Amino acid sequence: MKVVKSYEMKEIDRYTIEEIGIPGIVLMENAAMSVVSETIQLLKESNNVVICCGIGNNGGDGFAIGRILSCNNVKVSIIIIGDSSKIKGDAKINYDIARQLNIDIHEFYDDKQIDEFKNIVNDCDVIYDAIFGTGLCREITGKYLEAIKIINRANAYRIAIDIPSGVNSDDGQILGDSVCADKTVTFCLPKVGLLLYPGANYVGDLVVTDIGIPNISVERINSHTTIMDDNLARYFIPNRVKMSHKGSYGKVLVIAGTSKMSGAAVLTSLSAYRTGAGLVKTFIEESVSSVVTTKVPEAVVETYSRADINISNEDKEKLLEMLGWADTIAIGPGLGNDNITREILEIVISNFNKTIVVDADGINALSKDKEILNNRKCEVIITPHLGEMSRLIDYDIGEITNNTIKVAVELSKNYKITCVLKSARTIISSPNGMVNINIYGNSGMATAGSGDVLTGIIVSLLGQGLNASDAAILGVYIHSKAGDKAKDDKGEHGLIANDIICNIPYVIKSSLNE
Ligand SMILES: NC(=O)C1=CN([C@@H]2O[C@H](COP(=O)(O)OP(=O)(O)OC[C@H]3O[C@@H](n4cnc5c(N)ncnc54)[C@H](OP(=O)(O)O)[C@@H]3O)[C@@H](O)[C@H]2O)[C@H](O)CC1
Ligand SMILES: [K+]
Repeated sequence: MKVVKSYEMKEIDRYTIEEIGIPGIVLMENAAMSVVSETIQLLKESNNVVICCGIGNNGGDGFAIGRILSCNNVKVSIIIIGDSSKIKGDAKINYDIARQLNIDIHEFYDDKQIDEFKNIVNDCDVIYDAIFGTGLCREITGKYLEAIKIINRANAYRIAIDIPSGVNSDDGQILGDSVCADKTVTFCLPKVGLLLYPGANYVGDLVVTDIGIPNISVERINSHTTIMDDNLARYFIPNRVKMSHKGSYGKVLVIAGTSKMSGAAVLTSLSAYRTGAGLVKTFIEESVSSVVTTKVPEAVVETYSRADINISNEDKEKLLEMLGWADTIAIGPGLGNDNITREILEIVISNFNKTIVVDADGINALSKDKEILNNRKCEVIITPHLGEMSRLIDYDIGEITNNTIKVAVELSKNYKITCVLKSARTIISSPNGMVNINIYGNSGMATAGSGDVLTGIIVSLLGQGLNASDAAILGVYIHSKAGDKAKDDKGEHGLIANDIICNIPYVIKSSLNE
């Protein structure tokens, strides 16, 4: 599904109104009707509904909602925050109708009315927030800021119209403060800012409604941002065919694990199998290879020595032979932050000609020498968390956190690689500038080994024939859904990486409706 920024939504509106000829007032009416139908059930127990309206079209939606609710015998008060003489266009039409119908309308224009505003808001049980929508374009101050704080303090259920007032629809940043909604009803398509943190914290339950904008208006917009949803996922999952053998589902090479972190190799290899890989070969330091043979008996294990500072010629030959065998490679989980890791990575990148996933210590090795990427034969997916990304591109973590999409896109374009930037909202960016935002997952997944599992899932999908960007997007989806299933079962506190692995098959099964 496409996700849009405010200028893209405006262009969709413009085209619909000016080129197709659907009047804006019709869209506003549809928008208001859709909000009422999504929220009317919530008003059953309610005695007092307040609609806080700004003076733009978001406020216009609010006036129309007020009228529809009032016609349905709901007791409604409208409060206009701002100068009502500046209301114009479609919003003015709905404002005038509300006045004609004698709906209870108040104004919060200057400080003298603040007590009246407080009283009305504190007396109600449901608040519709129609102060700002996609038109919010600067820091909120003065009476608007005051109003938002009062709304948030009220003991009422808060419903945001299109976007909580205060969330920047383009990047999820909070412009001063924002209404903290229990539910947000957004129109036509999700806005980027609703999905990214910190904005996502203010959204509550998100519903996207159809307001009668034709597909053609949406299709012509070249949005670079998408989300994967449950309906879409099934089309990405690789097919299984009756006439097949284990070689049909990918020969996956996992280069992971050392004496300190042998479990990483186990988690990555097992996840690759649980996602459907036909054959997994694990290349691991000799002294700990028995961990893999014991914990993942399905894996074929090849070993090498880390006794020296460099990889031996014999082990290098062994590795080159495996590069000829493999359809895809995952490199890095628990591999160690040393020269041998850098050497192995360099051998893989400069000799292998399919797609690889570089994670953890693989990324740390790249951070020290990004030139390795310039001399490559293979396509590369990297899966950094915020700390690894910070080391890789030498930016402050805070700056990366506030600009996850921008940072991932830049890296993808500069190095022509697929980047999976892992955080509460993982971003997947492709060299062609496309971005996918993952909206699933939970904080229980912030646990040791969770990243190793993701790497195993992605490499497995590559082995089964998906291209780099599809494997990364679907891999992140499966990983986060498996984490959500694990949370349903065990809660967030005690969730461990193994719980995610156990749930991978069920996520795939239910996506396929099997
Ligand atoms: N998506 C659709 O198809 C439809 C959406 N609709 C709704 O329309 C809004 C967008 O309406 P718009 O009028 O463009 O914008 P807003 O209502 O969000 O806000 C505009 C007014 O807010 C002022 N503003 C902006 N930032 C601030 C601020 N920080 N402090 C004070 N005032 C601010 C702005 O003032 P200017 O001085 O900048 O002019 C405007 O007055 C969309 O979100 C939907 O809810 C329609 O219903 C149709 C279909
Ligand atoms: K709003």
